[in-house]
Formats: sequence, structure tokens, C-alpha cells
Amino acid sequence: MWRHAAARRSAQIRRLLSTSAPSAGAGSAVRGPCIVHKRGTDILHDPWYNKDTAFPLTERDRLGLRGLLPPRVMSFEQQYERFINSYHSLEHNTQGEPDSVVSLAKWRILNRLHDRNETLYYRVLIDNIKDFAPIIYTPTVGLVCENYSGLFRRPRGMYFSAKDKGEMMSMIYNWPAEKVDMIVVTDGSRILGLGDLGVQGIGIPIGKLDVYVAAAGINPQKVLPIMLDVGTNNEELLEDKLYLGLRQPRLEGEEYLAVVDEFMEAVHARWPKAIVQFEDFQMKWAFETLQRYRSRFCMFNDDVQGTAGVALAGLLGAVRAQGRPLADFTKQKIVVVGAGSAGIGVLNMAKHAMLRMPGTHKIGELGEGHNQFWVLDKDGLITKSRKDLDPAVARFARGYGPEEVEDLHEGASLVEVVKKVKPHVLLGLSGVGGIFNEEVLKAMKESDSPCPAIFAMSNPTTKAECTPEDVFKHVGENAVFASGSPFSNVTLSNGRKGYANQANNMYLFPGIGLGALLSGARHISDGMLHAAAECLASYITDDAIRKGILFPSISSIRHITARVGAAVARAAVDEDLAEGCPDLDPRDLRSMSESDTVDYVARKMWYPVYSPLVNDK
Ligand SMILES: NC(=O)C1=CN([C@@H]2O[C@H](COP(=O)(O)OP(=O)(O)OC[C@H]3O[C@@H](n4cnc5c(N)ncnc54)[C@H](O)[C@@H]3O)[C@@H](O)[C@H]2O)C=CC1
Ligand SMILES: CC(=O)C(=O)O
Ligand SMILES: [Mg+2]
Repeated sequence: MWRHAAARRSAQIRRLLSTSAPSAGAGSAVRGPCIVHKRGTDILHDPWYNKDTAFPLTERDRLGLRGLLPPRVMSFEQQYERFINSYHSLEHNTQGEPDSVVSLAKWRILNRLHDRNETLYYRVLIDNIKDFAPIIYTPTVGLVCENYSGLFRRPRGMYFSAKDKGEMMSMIYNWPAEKVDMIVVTDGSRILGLGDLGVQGIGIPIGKLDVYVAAAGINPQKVLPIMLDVGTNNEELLEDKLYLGLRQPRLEGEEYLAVVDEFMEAVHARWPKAIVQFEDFQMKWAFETLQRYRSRFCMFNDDVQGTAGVALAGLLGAVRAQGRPLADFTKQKIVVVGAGSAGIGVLNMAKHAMLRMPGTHKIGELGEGHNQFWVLDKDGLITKSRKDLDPAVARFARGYGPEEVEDLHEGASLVEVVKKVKPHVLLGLSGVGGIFNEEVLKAMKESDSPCPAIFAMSNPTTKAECTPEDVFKHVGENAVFASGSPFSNVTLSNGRKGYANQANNMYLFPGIGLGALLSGARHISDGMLHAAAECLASYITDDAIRKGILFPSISSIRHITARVGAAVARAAVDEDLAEGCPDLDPRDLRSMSESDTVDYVARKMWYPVYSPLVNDK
């Protein structure tokens, strides 16, 4: 009886694995016909259906396009080559121009393609993600947000403002797509390290969702970037005549929460299974909303939770780089600069990981007093004597326990702390560019680690705490380095490469969202987030780590995301949180092996190819 059921189940799984959507890989996928309810120019003006010059003659006849396009039919490959050539000409023609001018020009050419032809746009993005991520994502997305009101040509996504109170439940139905799987929402209050950018912060959800499409293969028809405009406290924007958001101070307290509550209810009413990613909310709202919604909705806060997982993978990599067993993570001395939403998220996850390390199986074995962290904020070292200490930070404040040996005081400066502690790791999530200056980096030379690790994780590039050049010059060529925004590798004195790793939550959020979506998770648990971090940490080989490579290349992001997505989905199953999705029963997921789950996730990824279009009129 049981054997028959098991055989039936494995046959079902084989069927799922063989008949799912086109492969995430090479792009040989063939797409079935697509029914289109439009004709003629309406099709050319719809980036989802538009193929520009690649409409075959039969389709031009069928869809009323004959005469609306130049006669020559180009292939997809020819269009692709044409775009890449024009991108390279732009690079050539803008040589010598300031970086910001070049970056914005590159963003514009990509954005125009996005507006016109999504299939071609996402294909060039997927194939060239390492080159294009810095344009559609950090650092250029920061520049785009800063200049959004001037750059604005057409809206993308949805805007819910404080003026829409009471209307959101009906407004949500204005979105044309019937199904939405993935939402990224911001209130624009802390955009990267650039502060309050109000409505201009919409660039971040747009950029993050582009990464979702490219890395996780989420169908671009099913993503929705959202701006919650509750005002801005940015005086410059309030006085800017071009500013496109509400010209009022930010809502606070219950008024603020009432807007976010209404928005969440509206989303849930229309798309109960959509995953909602909170992004770039200022600290107080990042934690408050996470607490408020995480058990009711399938949501997570990327800055708190995604960043934590990526940092943890980097911290474990730093232990391996020293040739030490992972269990020695519990002995690492870690200085964290920045006690905001990202910094506290990292500290919580790292502490939890220490408590779970082999050899410290029992939570509490190390004890709450075990504190391997020295945390600084804008007022210096945080100790127990700090007034009005936020409870989330208090856990990490120094000033208790017998291990307190260094002669440090409340508010001690970074350089004092580094000199006295000699940390293994210096990690920055402060949003203050250049704060790891020459003096601090030279002090890191005296680190107790043979390979001191420096994580300058703040974004965009101008806010990075230091550069890789400075690290390899002042800390030494044995150092390991990672930054939030991309930097080039450095050539060291012996001709070896000094690796500029990128420690950005883009390694994890696509897999967290995808794994939650495919498993139909009721909510996103700590276990699912830990599974994501552990998966990323184990992705890198010892050989790579020995060279100073802590994170895989962004070029492999789709492969990494398939693995992370599978790990997250399996964790959801293990915790009985998985309700499955329309074409997958959670019991099928439960009986899949690890590699079958990875294959399944990869096959569920959307891949951009032109489908034959059939008109229904
Ligand atoms: N690499 C990545 O994946 C991620 C990077 N980030 C970056 O982290 C940065 C911080 O983000 P949040 O924590 O959300 O911001 P936040 O505003 O919540 O926190 C910033 C923290 O830095 C502290 N700080 C400010 N000036 C300082 C100084 N001179 N010395 C020491 N500490 C100082 C503040 O007191 C505060 O504790 C941003 O630049 C953001 O782009 C955030 C999320 C992910
Ligand atoms: C990467 C990111 O989420 C941030 O800098 O806020
Ligand atoms: Mg963010």
C-alpha cells in the first residue's frame, strides 16, 4: 500500500520535474503560444508582448502589424547583438565623462529597453548580470532615486499615499495583472545610505524586483514595486518644485501604522499568497512592522533579515579563511559599526548562529553573557551605561560579564576599540563613507587573526566604509575584504589578486522570496532564513576561501538562487509551514531529495524567450 503511494508520488515528481516551465539555464527553452487580447499598435506599445522588429511575417498578418514595422524581420540574436553594440558604443562615447553621467546614461538605455521590450531586456540582464547589476541596482539605483523626480517619464509600480486612506482596498484592483507573486515595498525613509528620499525611493523596489526576475526567475508580469508615500522629512525635497511626492512631513505613530496596515490588508485581500518584502524603512519602522506582520503575512524585511544572512555567510567564510574550524566562530571578536536595522539584524543572527554551533548545541550553553561583539553607533562604543538604550541593542552592549578585559569606556572611538580589542572582523553598516580610515585600518593590522576581515557593507559606493585598495594597503595583503556595492579586484604586490567580494543581500533575498513562494509558506520563519544563510555559506569551496573569495560571482546568481530557494522551501516543509502552490502539493515537496528540489526550483524559473502570439479576437 505504502510502496504504491510512494511509487505514485515519485512518478508525480518525475512528471513535475520534466514538464515544468523552461529551464533556468542555457536558454534553449521553447515557449508555447501566448494568447493576446490586443492588436496592432497596442501590441507594439505593450513591452510584455512587443518583439519590435522580430515579429515574423505570419504574426504581423495575424496581429494587424503589417505595415507598422520596417519590412526586415530580425532574429532575437540580431536584436540582442544590436543592443549590446549600442551599449558598448555608449561606453566608448562617454569615456572621460564623470562617473555619474556615464552611469545615468547606461541606466537610461537599459530603462528604455525595459519600457519597450521586456523579453529582450530581461535576457540581456540575465546574461550580463555582473555588468548590469551595478546599473539597475546599487550603486546607480541610488543616483536614480536621488534624481527620480527629474528623470521621471512614466510610472512603474503602484503608489499608495497618506491621502489614499480608506481607498486602498479598491485601489489595489487598479493594478492590471490578475496575479502578483512578489511585492517589494518601501516608504522611502532610508534609501541605501542616502537617507529620506520620500517618493523618489520607488527606484529601490523597482531595482530589487529586476533582481528577482533576473536571479529568481520570477515572471515580470507577477511582480509589483510599491511606494508608500507618507510624506518626507527631507527639507530639500519639500522645497524642490519638481518633487513628485506628498509635500508634507512624514506621518508618525498610529497615523503611520494605519496606512501600512491598510495597505497590507489590501494586498492580502487581492493576492493572499503574494510575498511582501519590506525594503529601506528607517530602523524604528523596520523592526515595528516586522514584528507586527511577520506571523500574519508572508513577509520579511530584507535589510534586517536578508542582510543578516549574507553577513553571517561572510563571517563564517572569514573563520574558514583563517584555516580554523567553523566551531571557532564562537571565539571570533567582531566589531560592528552601525547599530541600525541592518547592524542589529546581523548581530542577532550571528549571535544565534554562535549559540547553535556544534559543541554549543544547547541554547544558553554559551549564555546570554557570552558577547563576542563590540558595537558602535554615531556616539561611539555602546555600553550598558548608555542612556535610553534600545532593548534590541542592549543585548550587545558591553559592560557586564567576566570577559570584559579591555579598558574601554562608553562612547569610545572606533580606533580606540580596534586598538584594544584587536578584532578578527571589522564590519561596517553605518552608512558613513570612509569611516574605516587609514588609522583604523592600520590598527586592524594588529588583529588577532592571520587574515583580518573587513566588511564595508554600506551602500552606495560613496558610503562604503573603505575601499579594497585601502584595505590591502593598510591592513595587509593577507586581509579579506567585502563591500555592499561592487568594487574591482586589486592587484597585490606579488601579482596575486586581492579579491573585492560583494556582500550584498542580493545573494539571498531572491532565494528567500522564491523558496517561500514555491513552498506556499504561511510565513517566513527564522529557520527558513537560517537555511538560506547556511546554503550561501556552504556554496564556496575551501580552495576559493583560501584565495580570499568569500562569495560566489554574481554571474552565478541564478544558480545560487536555485540552491537558496530550495533550502528555504525545504526548511518551510520541515517546519510544517508549506501549503504548496497550485501545481505542487506540499507532500510532493516533502518527498523530493535535496537535488530534486534544486532542479524543481530551477525549472520553475521564468526565462525570457519570444512566444508565438495568438490573437483571441
Ligand atoms: N550590503 C548590504 O546588503 C546592505 C547594506 N546596507 C547599508 O547599511 C547602511 C545602514 O543601514 P541601516 O542599518 O538600515 O541604517 P540605520 O540608519 O538604521 O543605521 C545606521 C547606524 O549607523 C550609525 N552611525 C551613523 N554614523 C555613525 C558613525 N559616524 N560612526 C558609527 N556609527 C554611525 C547610526 O547611529 C545607526 O546606528 C546603509 O548604508 C545601507 O545601504 C543595508 C542593508 C543591506
Ligand atoms: C542593499 C540594501 O538593501 C541596502 O543597502 O539597503
Ligand atoms: Mg535595503
